[in-house]
Amino acid sequence: MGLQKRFSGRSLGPSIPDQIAAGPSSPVRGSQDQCRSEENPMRSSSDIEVRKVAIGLVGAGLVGAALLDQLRAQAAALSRYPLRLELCLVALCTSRKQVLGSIQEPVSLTNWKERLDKGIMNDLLHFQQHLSHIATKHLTIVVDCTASSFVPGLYQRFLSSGVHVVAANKQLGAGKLSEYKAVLNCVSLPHSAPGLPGPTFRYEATVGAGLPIISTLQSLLLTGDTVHLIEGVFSGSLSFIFNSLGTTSFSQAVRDAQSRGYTEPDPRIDLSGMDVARKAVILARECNLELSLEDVSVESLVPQDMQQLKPAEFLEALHQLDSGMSKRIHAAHKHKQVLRYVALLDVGQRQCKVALKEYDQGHAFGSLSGSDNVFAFHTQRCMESELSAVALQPTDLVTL
Ligand SMILES: NC(=O)C1=CN([C@@H]2O[C@H](COP(=O)(O)OP(=O)(O)OC[C@H]3O[C@@H](n4cnc5c(N)ncnc54)[C@H](OP(=O)(O)O)[C@@H]3O)[C@@H](O)[C@H]2O)C=CC1
Ligand SMILES: N[C@@H](CC=O)C(=O)O
Repeated sequence: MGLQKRFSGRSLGPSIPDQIAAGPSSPVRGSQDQCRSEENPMRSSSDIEVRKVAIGLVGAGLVGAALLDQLRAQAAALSRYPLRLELCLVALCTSRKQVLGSIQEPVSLTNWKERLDKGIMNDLLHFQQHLSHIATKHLTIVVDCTASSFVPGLYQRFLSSGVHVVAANKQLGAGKLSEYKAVLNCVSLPHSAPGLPGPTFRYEATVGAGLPIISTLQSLLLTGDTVHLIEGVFSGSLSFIFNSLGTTSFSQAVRDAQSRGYTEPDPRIDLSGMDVARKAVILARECNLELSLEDVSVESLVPQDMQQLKPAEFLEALHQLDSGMSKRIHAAHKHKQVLRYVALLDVGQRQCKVALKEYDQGHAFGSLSGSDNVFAFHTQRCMESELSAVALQPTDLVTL
């Protein structure tokens, strides 16, 4: 497979802060012309007032904390021409605590941890009402950086009150089709307050972390291409694990992937193929296929009895999988092949499979290293040489 386009490095594609700063005028689920640029070439940069945007963040774990760091680091750049934005953290919560601020008195991006520690008990409905109230006057965005299946249940409330939703959480995109469609229906609503754009729903970080995978797919489809097949290594953690085997045991590789922040809060979500299956469903729906998780053929690397264990017990028992995995690796090496956990979405056939497969080391999937992701789009226009993207994920940072 030829790699036509190869992206590598840290800040690839639209990260969550980019999605926030880009605002509702860039291609997303939502009406495209809801918000026109306020930029006027006849005005000088100093004439343009800084626009305050309210941000609510649900989930301040690995990804949420990295987002807050990025917002703090970007604050000066965002305030300058042409963006002229000031992002004000007006609400922040974890599963236990929450802290509420206002546009006038936002939660500080430097000591938010201390504020959360002293915060009140989490009450997501109150959190939602607080943001919806602010949205009557200011452009307001809620960012879901949890892995919770409960939080997406609030997206419709947020959107119908004019709050834009940005999700790193895959639960909605790969969840019940009816709920997914109901949320997409909300993005065509106009805002009740004059001058504010109708709500949008953005979810670039749900697939490929910091890589512009969803926007690339949307671009291909919007410009009239036909996508036949999407395949690749969609998981940073499974990529890292299978790139580490040979020099380290399976159980150690899983622990290393977890300590580097590549895995889901419960690594079994990755090892069972569920996280990859979710990403495949999100891409399938983007291609207008009405697929759900039940339609995906999934090879799990976690035996059924280990699925019942508590997370800590599972990590204790993980070494039991070492010898079985070691046999599979040796068998692959005998054929001069390597193991890769891949997804294969056949759009034309409406079929999706995620599984551990053998690849030649010269194959684009076989030559990955670290926590590389690779996505190959086989399309009508790119039949001969597929469009692929490789992400080199940083080892010390979560990519958004
Ligand atoms: N790791 C990565 O590189 C990437 C991850 N993602 C996705 O980002 C999401 C977050 O991952 P990660 O940061 O690693 O997870 P963490 O477990 O580190 O953090 C999750 C956060 O969500 C909070 N939370 C959980 N349930 C609720 C709830 N009901 N209400 C409010 N807050 C809640 C947790 O609170 P508490 O602290 O109290 O437990 C915690 O702060 C996942 O959906 C993941 O798939 C997407 C792209 C890349
Ligand atoms: N657990 C995921 C993190 C991003 O979605 C992965 O391993 O890729």
